[in-house]
Parts: sequence; C-alpha cells; structure tokens
Amino acid sequence: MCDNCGRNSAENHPFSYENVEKLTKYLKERVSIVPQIGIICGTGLGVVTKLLTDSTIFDYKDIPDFPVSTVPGHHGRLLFGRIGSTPVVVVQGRFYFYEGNPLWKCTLPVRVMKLLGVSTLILSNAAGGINSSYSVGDIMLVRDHINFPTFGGNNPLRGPNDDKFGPRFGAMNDAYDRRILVEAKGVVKSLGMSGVQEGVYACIGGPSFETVAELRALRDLGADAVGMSTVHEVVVARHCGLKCFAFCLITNKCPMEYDSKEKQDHEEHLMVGKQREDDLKNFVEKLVLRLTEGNLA
Ligand SMILES: O=P(O)(O)O[C@@H]1C[C@H](O)[C@@H](CO)O1
Ligand SMILES: Nc1nc2[nH]cnc2c(=O)[nH]1
Repeated sequence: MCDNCGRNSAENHPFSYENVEKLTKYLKERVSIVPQIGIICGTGLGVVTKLLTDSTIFDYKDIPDFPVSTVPGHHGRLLFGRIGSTPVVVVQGRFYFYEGNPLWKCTLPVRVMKLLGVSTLILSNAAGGINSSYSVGDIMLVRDHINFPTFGGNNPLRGPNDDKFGPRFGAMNDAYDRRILVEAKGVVKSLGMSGVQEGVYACIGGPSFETVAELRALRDLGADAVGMSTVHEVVVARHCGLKCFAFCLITNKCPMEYDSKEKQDHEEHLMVGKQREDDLKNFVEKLVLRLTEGNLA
C-alpha cells in the first residue's frame, strides 16, 4: 500500500500513468513544441532559460494538479522552447523532500517530461564541495551518486509500481550516461573551461546542512559533493528509460574541521551561481548542440 495516499494499486494514484497523461495533455494542448531534451535547473542556475528561443512559459500555479515551489530564490516555471534547433523543456524550480513533499511529487516533472516526448534529461544543482581539491565556483560533472534517503527506504518508486512507466526493479549501475559524460568533457575542453571536476554526488534529505562528523562520513564513503536533490529525479528518469546527465555547481566548501571558517549559506549559494552564469550558459548550449548533432539525445 502507498503510505502517501493509502492506495493499493497504481490505478488512480496521483503519479499514475493516466493522471500524468491528463496533466501532460493540458500542456500539449497549449504548446506545439515536442521537447527532445529536458533540463532541470538547480538553485541559482536558471540562466539556462536565457538560451531559449520561441518560448512558451507556464507558471506552476496555472497548471492543474502541478505542485508549487516554496524555496527562496526559486521560480516555479515550466518553459518550452528551442536551444539552437533542439526542442527543449526547462523545469525552473524544483520540489524538495524537505518542503514536506512525498518523493513521487518531487519527481512528478520527470514523468511529465517523459510523456511530453523527452528522451534525455540534463540536471543541475548547487552542491557543497567535500573533496578537498574542489573550490567554490567549480563545476562537477556527476559520474555517480549516493542516494542516502534511499538507504532508509525513501525512494520515489516506493508504493505501487506503474508498469507503463517502467519495471518494479530497475538497475542503477548505469544511472549517468557514459557517452553523454564523454561529450560533456569534450565541451569543457572545447570551451577551455577551468575548474571542472568529475565526481560522486551524495544526496541528504535537508534542509539542515551537515555536521562535521556527517561530512567526514560522506567523504569516507566516497562522496565528492553533497546536496539535497537530483538523485530522486534520476531514479524516476531511469525507471522510465530517460538518459541522464548531471552537473553540480560547487557553491561552498564544506566545513570538514571544527574550527573551519567555512559556513553553508543559501543566499551565498545563489550568488555563486550568478558569478558562473556565462560559463554555465555556454556549457549547456554547446552540450545540447553536440548531443543533437551526435544523435545522442
Ligand atoms: O536544487 P538544488 O539541489 O540546487 O538546491 C540546493 C539544495 C537546497 O535547496 C539549496 C541549498 O542552498 O540548494
Ligand atoms: N546538503 C547540502 N546542500 C548544499 N547545497 C549547496 N551547498 C550545500 C551543502 O553544503 N550541503
């Protein structure tokens, strides 16, 4: 039984194929673009929306049955448009577990994107740097993740499985598409971008940041960066067969020592995003172009 809504089957569940289809129909009736690539913007990373031409914008509050965002600095918009000639849909404003949302709701936009026609998902986030060689403003290409909420059973796929989206049990050893990662590294090289890393992203539930002991434990378990999002979306995206690529903007160095002067602060994270805006915009633009040209999207 689903402990979020008390239902025993996927039928009529708010995340059921039929209900997501209904929600998607509302959008399809109002926009002619059929998006190929979906982009989820992390905190302070909304600059990607400036790349769009031919755009149609929906506020979440105007889409029937769509959740709304509550986090400061976050828009709540779904944007359709083109980057170059590639049709895309951009989710600007996530839904977080720490806001009190069940994980199926946090990940609803992923299923909506799937039914809109998306085949590849680009996800971004703001994250704290755990790896001691990382600096504020670095970009980390995600090789893999550690999904801590799932260790405790908090998985967005918990509850009745809707086979129309994907199987009950799904592999996650190929969560991040290797070929897209290679292309992304090619883009970094061609743009001459500095401060780019590759590593493992760990997700904790938030909203409180980590203690020093927690950060040391994360480091010892193999995490290079830590945040509060992305992994749930990747789980749901892989379940319904979307290819995934993710990157983090390292907005702060995590305080690994008790006398550390580093302090995690949401407002500062937003500012770091602003400082790296141009690089991030160019990176996403070139990546989308390359994926389209190489038939990888
Ligand atoms: O959407 P992301 O993962 O970028 O958001 C992170 C996690 C918190 O919402 C916030 C903390 O500054 O940024
Ligand atoms: N959990 C977590 N999320 C972040 N988002 C941006 N920085 C951080 C951080 O240091 N920890």
